[in-house]
Amino acid sequence: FQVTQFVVKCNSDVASLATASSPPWSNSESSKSDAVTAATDKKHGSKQVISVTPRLYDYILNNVRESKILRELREETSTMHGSQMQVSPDQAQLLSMLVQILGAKRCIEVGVYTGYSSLAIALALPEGGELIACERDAKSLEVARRYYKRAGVSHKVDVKHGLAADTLKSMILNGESCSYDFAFVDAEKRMYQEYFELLLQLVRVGGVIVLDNVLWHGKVADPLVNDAKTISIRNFNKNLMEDERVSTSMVAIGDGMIICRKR
Ligand SMILES: C[S@@+](CC[C@H](N)C(=O)[O-])C[C@H]1O[C@@H](n2cnc3c(N)ncnc32)[C@H](O)[C@@H]1O
Repeated sequence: FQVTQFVVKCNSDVASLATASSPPWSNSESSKSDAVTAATDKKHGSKQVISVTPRLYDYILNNVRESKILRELREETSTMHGSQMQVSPDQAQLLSMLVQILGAKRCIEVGVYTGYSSLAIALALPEGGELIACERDAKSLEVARRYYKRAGVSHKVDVKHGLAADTLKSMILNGESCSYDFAFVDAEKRMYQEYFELLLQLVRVGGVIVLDNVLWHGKVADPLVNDAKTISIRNFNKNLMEDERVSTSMVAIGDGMIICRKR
């Protein structure tokens, strides 16, 4: 694994979280282990949660079963512009696990880049499974297609080059509502609510939508950060809390993922 890349990401996340967790989050316990943050406020009760230090993250990555083809794609992408956008190996493994638990056959990805997360999903699909892969950047798609071919999953991936919202709208017009099992969103952050509304139509009851970057480097919890993307993700998370159409689980993995199950 290229731990350095993730360690840098992880360090900044930990730093933001530490700032955000001053009062009312008492850190008196954290000196016992740099991997533990203690929450001792009245609202949330007293509990210890893991903070991912570089050493612990290295350990996590060493416990990810990453296939050779995924590793090669990650390594090739690491030399490219925007490589930090790629989901981490532990995130890709979680996506793959969700697809397998669901027994998903029909999936959608919004935001493919060079294909790391979509390849993980495609590899987890059974023969006859299908992934609609939405991406606007032709150059990134060249890499993704090359790896789908090398991994022997090209026949499972239907690449839709263009703006993702347009693709999703045309799928709905095409009568594909309620016919998908699983969707993963990792594209334009200010579009999350729109992607979510479209995908909620496309997935079946019991289907799952996962969205990446919902912790946005910890900025969502910092009231002093109010740029457009942070506000957008913060509002999206708030809306989801009140959305009776789905059950949700926010997971502190990578830059934060939220798992939504359609009711
Ligand atoms: C964070 S990256 C995706 C990373 C990918 N999931 C992976 O693990 O490698 C976001 C991608 O979304 C694409 N994107 C952004 N806005 C888009 C849009 N409106 N329609 C389609 N693709 C878009 C970008 O070109 C970029 O490649």
